[in-house]
Amino acid sequence: MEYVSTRGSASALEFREVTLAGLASDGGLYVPRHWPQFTAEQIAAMAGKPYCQLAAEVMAPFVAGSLDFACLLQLCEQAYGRFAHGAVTPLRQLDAQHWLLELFHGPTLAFKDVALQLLGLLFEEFLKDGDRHLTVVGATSGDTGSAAIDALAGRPHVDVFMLHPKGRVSEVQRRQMTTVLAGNIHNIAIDGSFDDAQAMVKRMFQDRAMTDRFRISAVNSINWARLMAQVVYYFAAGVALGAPYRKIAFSVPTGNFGDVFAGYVAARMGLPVERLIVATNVNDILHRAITTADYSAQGVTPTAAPSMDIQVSSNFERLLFDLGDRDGAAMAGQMREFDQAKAMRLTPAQHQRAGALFTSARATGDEMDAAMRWAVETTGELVDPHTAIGLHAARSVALPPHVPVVTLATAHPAKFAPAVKAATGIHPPLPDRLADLLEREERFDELPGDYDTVSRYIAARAKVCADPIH
Ligand SMILES: Cc1ncc(COP(=O)(O)O)c(C=O)c1O
Ligand SMILES: N[C@@H](CCOP(=O)(O)O)C(=O)O
Repeated sequence: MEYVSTRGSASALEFREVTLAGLASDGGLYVPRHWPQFTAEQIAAMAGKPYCQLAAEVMAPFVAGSLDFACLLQLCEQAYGRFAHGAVTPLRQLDAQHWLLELFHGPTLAFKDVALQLLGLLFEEFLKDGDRHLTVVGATSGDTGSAAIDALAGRPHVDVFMLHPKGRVSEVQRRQMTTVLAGNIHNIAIDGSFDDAQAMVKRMFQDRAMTDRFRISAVNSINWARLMAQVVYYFAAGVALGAPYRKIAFSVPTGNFGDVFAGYVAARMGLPVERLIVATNVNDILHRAITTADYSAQGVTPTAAPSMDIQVSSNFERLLFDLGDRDGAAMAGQMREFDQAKAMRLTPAQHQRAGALFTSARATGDEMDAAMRWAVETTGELVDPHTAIGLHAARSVALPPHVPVVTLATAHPAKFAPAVKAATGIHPPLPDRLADLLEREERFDELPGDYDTVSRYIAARAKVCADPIH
C-alpha cells in the first residue's frame, strides 16, 4: 500500500516509512492512496473472530508490502495481550438502542492504548535491523502522552519528548506520564494549551535544523498507524451488532478528529454506518464546521473533559482532503489560509459530503454532568466526562429506533475522578495495578510555551541520527 500526503507535494511512501516519518515533509498528513474494500460476505465472516485475528485482517491491506500477515498477527497478540479484558474492546448495552464500546481496558485506561501499544511494537519491528534511532516528539492533553510513554518506556531505539499543557491535564493523567522514570522518557510541561504544544510539534517537522540532525517521528494521530489500529474496533462493534446486515451509528467524543476519522475509514472500507456523531465539548470548532462550514478557532476554554480541549483538529485535514476529491494543492491552500487566519470555510462540496455521513452535537459542562448522572442512575454505568459528552450527543441526535447507537467510551472514569465525583457523588477508584499512582515519584521539566526554548531543550538531549528521513 502506498501513502500520499494531503498537501500533495511530499513523496508517496510505503507503510513502514509512513510509520517512521509521522508527518509528511510538506506539512501534510499521510493517507492511503486508496481505501481497501471489504465485501458484505467478508464483513459477515468477521463475526465471532477473536479481536487479534480481526485486527490483523482489517489492517492487513494497509501494511501490505511492509509486514506479512503472520508478523502483524503476532504484533497484535503481543499488543492486546496486555489488555485487562479478553474481548479487548467489549460492548456494553445501556438500553434498547444505546451501547458503550469500552476502549479503556489497556494499560493506561484510555482508547489511545489500542493504537499505541501496537505502534510501540511497530517502531521496534521497523528499527530492529540497523543502527537507527527515533526521536519521538509528541503533544498531549493527557491520554496520548500516558499511552505513548507506557508503550515506549525503556525501548532502546526511541527517545520520547512529550509536551503537555501545564495544569490542564488531570492529576492521574499527569502522573501516568511523569512517574515513568525510564531514561528515554522526557516529560515537559509547557505554558499554554494543547494546541500550542501541537503547533510546536508540527513546526519541528518543518525545522531543518532539527530534522537534519534527528530522526523526528510522531505518536500523535498525525501518524497514520494510530488511526489504522483504531479502525478495527468499529468493525468489531459493527459485526457484533449485526453488520453487514444492519447499519450502526457511532457517537464519538472528539478533539483531534482522529477517533472519528477512523470510523469514517471503516465506512469507506464497507462497514455499513448510518451516522458518525461528532461529539464536542464547548471547544466546538468541529461542531461549527459540520453544521455551518465555519472552521475557525476561537481560543481554548479549559473544561472537565480536558483531553478534548482542542481547537485545531489535525485529522480534519484528512477528511477535507478526501471529501475534496483528494486535491493536494487545494488542500495546501486551505491549510495555509487556516494557519494564517486561524479560520477558513469548507467548500460547498466538502460541507455537503461531510453532512452525508457526519452529524455533530456540542455538550456544555451541565449537559456533560447530566449525561454522567443519566448513565449511573438509569443504567448503573459510571462513565468519564469525555464518554459522557459522547452519550449526550448519542441521545440528542434523532435516529431511526432500529439503528443501534454505539458511544465510544474513551477513558476510564478513574482518570477524571474529581469531575465524576462532582457530577454523580461517586468516587471511581483506580484499578489495583495503578492503586499507588498518587504516591509515586514524579519527574518532569517546565518550559515556557516558546518553540526556540523547547527545540533547544530537545536538541540538547536527543540522539543525533546519521540517517534522517525528512
Ligand atoms: C478520553 C478522550 N476522549 C476523546 C478524545 C478525542 O479523541 P480524538 O482526538 O481522536 O478526536 C481524547 C483525545 O484525543 C481523549 O483522550
Ligand atoms: N486528546 C489527546 C490529544 C492528542 O491527540 P492525538 O490523538 O492526536 O494524539 C490526548 O489525550 O493527548
